[in-house]
Amino acid sequence: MYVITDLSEVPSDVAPSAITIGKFDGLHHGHLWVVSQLHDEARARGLNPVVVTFDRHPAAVLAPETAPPPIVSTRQKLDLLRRQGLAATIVVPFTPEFARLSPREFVERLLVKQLGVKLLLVGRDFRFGKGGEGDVEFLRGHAAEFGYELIVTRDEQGPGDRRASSTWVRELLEVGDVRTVTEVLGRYHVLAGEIVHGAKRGREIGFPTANLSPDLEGLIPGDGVYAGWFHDGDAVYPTAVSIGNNPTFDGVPQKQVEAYVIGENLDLYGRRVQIALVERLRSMVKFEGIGPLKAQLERDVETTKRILGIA
Ligand SMILES: Cc1cc2nc3c(=O)[nH]c(=O)nc-3n(C[C@H](O)[C@H](O)[C@H](O)COP(=O)(O)O)c2cc1C
Ligand SMILES: Nc1ncnc2c1ncn2[C@@H]1O[C@H](COP(=O)(O)OP(=O)(O)O)[C@@H](O)[C@H]1O
Repeated sequence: MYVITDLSEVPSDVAPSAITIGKFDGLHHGHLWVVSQLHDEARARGLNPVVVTFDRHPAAVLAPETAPPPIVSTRQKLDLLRRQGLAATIVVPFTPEFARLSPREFVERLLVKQLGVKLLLVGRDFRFGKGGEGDVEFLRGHAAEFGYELIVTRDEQGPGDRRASSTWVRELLEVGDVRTVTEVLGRYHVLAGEIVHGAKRGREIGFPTANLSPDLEGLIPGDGVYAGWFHDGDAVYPTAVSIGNNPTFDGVPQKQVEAYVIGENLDLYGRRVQIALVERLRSMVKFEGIGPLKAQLERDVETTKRILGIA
């Protein structure tokens, strides 16, 4: 899969293309359904399936105070898209200049001239171009002129009767409902980052914890203790994860993410790891000292093992 971040360097063999466009934040079940439809329709017409996405949420440029935090980083999004059998993903730098393109300029310059679009597949509420003036009606009205076919995707429900959406995923993460998040995403939500040094208390307590660097990738869920899987390269371990400011102690950053890898003795400093979140166990508690904290950690480990099916 080509990853194109510079629009002046689009390889000529990306055309003729079948394109879908979107923020695809979180790359949830609904997004994956659109991408798989793109794949099928492209193959049926002998076109190259191409995803056009943005390097940041358009709101980050247009109204920064309203921009929601990303569920996945661009790097995580690309890792997920790489598994979808696409010919290319275009990561458009969503600059103020780009935001000012009229719907016509957007279609003509980017989709037609640079990407050779022959099929366009979008959701019914897709908006684009300056001020969000472009919509499905615009695309339908210009299909003959620009020589593309337009398909408006059906909505996919689920899980249950709510439509999968990035907003829903953010709401669920905020309350720590990572179980439902897993259903909406169609996979575990993952936090990724480098392991840095902490306060060195963990080993003393008997539970060393690998601390993720504050600039980690993936939206951090609400404070609490979680069961998960810890990925270091190809190695996967069961883990009990703590998210919060460790209220038992002073001076811990507000949103410290740290993971005790169950039953292992590892050197993880400097490693880039991934933590897949499976289920929330409980809230963060301010304990009266290390004794009660340690006793609770022992129970957390047992609960985690049970949840992960390794007890
Ligand atoms: C499974 C788990 C649950 C935790 N729960 C709490 C908690 O409820 N309250 C708290 O203050 N700290 C909690 N912690 C964080 C510990 O206080 C922290 O791991 C310890 O201070 C070591 O920090 P360090 O890695 O910076 O040395 C928890 C840690 C783990 C691994
Ligand atoms: N089972 C384990 N789970 C997590 N980290 C471990 C484990 N065994 C050893 N370590 C190492 O110990 C470090 C954590 O020890 P800790 O005393 O909590 O120090 P720090 O405060 O720097 O995180 C981790 O970064 C890792 O390198």
